[in-house]
Amino acid sequence: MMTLKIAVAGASGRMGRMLIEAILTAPDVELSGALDVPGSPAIGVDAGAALGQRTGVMIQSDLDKGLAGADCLIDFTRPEGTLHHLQYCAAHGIKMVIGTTGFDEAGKAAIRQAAGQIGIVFAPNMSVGVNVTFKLLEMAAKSFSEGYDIEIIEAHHRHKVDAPSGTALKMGEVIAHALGRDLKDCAVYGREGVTGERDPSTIGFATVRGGDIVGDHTVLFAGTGERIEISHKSSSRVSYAHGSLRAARFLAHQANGLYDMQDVLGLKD
Ligand SMILES: NC(=O)C1=CN([C@@H]2O[C@H](COP(=O)(O)OP(=O)(O)OC[C@H]3O[C@@H](n4cnc5c(N)ncnc54)[C@H](OP(=O)(O)O)[C@@H]3O)[C@@H](O)[C@H]2O)C=CC1
Ligand SMILES: O=C(O)C1=N[C@H](C(=O)O)C[C@H](O)C1
Repeated sequence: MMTLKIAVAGASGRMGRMLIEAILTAPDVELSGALDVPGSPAIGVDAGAALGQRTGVMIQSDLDKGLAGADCLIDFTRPEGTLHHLQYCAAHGIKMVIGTTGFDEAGKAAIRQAAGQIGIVFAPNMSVGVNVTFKLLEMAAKSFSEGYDIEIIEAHHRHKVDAPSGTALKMGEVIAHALGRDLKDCAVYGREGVTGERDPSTIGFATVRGGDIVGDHTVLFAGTGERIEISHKSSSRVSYAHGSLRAARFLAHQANGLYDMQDVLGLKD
């Protein structure tokens, strides 16, 4: 069995720590490097220290050192960090699993372009449950296309910096696509003041931030005399980490190109 060498960016972050733990406990992958931002107190610390383990892999900010020998970089950082790593990985043939959310259109275009040089899995949510939920939403949206108002409600921890979540936006895109609409034209991101009556063609978003909520998403289809709610609730980041490792294993056998978790999980029609 070939051991897959994986480097982790954002190594001291919430997802970085969870990914390192998942890699250290998986038999078929090896932690080849760990990256964090220059000036981070984590630089020079053993990547296993937060888990009470010594791995011999020190957290680096130098990409030449942190990515030496890596087959794949798993990146859950910030858009500016991911885009910096992307240039390096594309130039050095290192595949990427990108979980970072909050990219603007130019950032997404840069990822699409880099996928001409390397294999990339880019997904706002790596959990199996959320990706199956996308399929349920596609089916529900087609059935509730008339007479049901669609609202997406998401809740996350107090440290999250982007809103709505990448997952909520993807849910909106899946639903809009199933209804033959473009999310850009029909999304309503929050309401305040005298808003007027609800336009039935819109998809509304509501964001909650607080405490240590890992990630909750609910899509409400509100009709007359009934409402349907499709919810996914994460209780641990472990599902994102395990999904990311599945994505890295998947990339090991793929040609260059841009993939998502629907490709990884075989959920595409
Ligand atoms: N796709 C998915 O399944 C999931 C996606 N996410 C997304 O992953 C991202 C990270 O989430 P989370 O782990 O909670 O965040 P954290 O803030 O806990 O971790 C981010 C890590 O990235 C580092 N970082 C910040 N800026 C840069 C930069 N410019 N270059 C390199 N590294 C940088 C941080 O360093 P420092 O602390 O020193 O700033 C930190 O180590 C978010 O975009 C989030 O939405 C999260 C969970 C699941
Ligand atoms: O920041 C987080 O925590 C999460 N971010 C992702 C998103 O924006 O959808 C995925 C998950 O919800 C956790």
